[in-house]
Amino acid sequence: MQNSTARIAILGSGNIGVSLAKGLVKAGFYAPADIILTRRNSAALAPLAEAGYGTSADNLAAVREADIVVLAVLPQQLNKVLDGIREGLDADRQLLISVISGVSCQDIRTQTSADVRVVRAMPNTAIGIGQSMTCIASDQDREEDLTLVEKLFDTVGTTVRINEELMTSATALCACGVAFFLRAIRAASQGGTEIGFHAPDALRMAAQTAKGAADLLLQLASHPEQEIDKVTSPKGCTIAGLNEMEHHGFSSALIKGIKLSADKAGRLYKDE
Ligand SMILES: NC(=O)C1=CN([C@@H]2O[C@H](COP(=O)(O)OP(=O)(O)OC[C@H]3O[C@@H](n4cnc5c(N)ncnc54)[C@H](OP(=O)(O)O)[C@@H]3O)[C@@H](O)[C@H]2O)C=CC1
Ligand SMILES: O=C(O)[C@@H]1CCC=N1
Repeated sequence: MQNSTARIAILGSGNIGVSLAKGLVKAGFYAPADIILTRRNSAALAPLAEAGYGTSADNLAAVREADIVVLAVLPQQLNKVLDGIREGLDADRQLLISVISGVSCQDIRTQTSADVRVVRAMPNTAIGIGQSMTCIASDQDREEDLTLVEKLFDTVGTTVRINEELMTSATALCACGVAFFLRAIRAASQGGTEIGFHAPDALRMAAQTAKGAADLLLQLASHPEQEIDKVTSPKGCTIAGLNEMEHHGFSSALIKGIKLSADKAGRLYKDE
């Protein structure tokens, strides 16, 4: 399913930028040669250059060649990048997609030009394997642009359109969320090792169990408590373990962590 639109430049090819590039290639949406990856230390992109991607440290040159420009630097690095590419931006031809937390569409136009077309996307690192939960928003009512971004990210997972003011919440729940669930799986595997399994086996067993639990919700459109009730036999071991976890603040820890992350996500750019 090769994409018919032209080249894409990813400015800031770190963890999420490279995951996005690999995901788009894996999905067959782009060939590596249609993706230009930039970072200041472009030598670190050598393995990707060998795999056929365009790589460079020159953001402006990359922007001039691209129809879609993805901004994937840290919030604190953004203004410098925008200063460097401003003269290469062409609103008639180009769409900017920002995956940067805490930076609004208006912030980007303020740093570039009032007519720049911007859509925000908040993916997560599972994008590299086509499993991202990506939230999409824009303050411009340009259906064509939103549809294009949806089409792009639909190839590498699931998308949902949200209001822009919820983007920091989306960052915490879905982007940071990968780390939260991974830590939960890791902790479960540590428990598994303590009760008798070798560490690699415990990790694989915990990960598949987590995947099955998530799929119960996604495939059956079921509620967690409904599925939990099916596991907790009366006077059984599940309810004993679950209640012990709750006594130690399991749900509360997740809720408080997500609230703090969302608060921090909203301040990443402003507090830089
Ligand atoms: N990691 C994640 O799971 C997610 C991250 N995000 C957002 O994506 C952005 C990037 O995060 P992440 O990938 O984790 O961070 P990284 O630090 O891994 O990536 C940022 C990249 O930007 C490059 N960079 C910095 N300055 C410039 C510049 N002037 N020109 C070109 N490239 C530059 C850096 O390389 P070098 O130093 O060589 O220039 C680095 O590779 C953040 O804004 C974050 O909020 C969003 C969703 C998920
Ligand atoms: O930790 C961060 O700030 C970024 C944003 C979402 C995931 N990683």
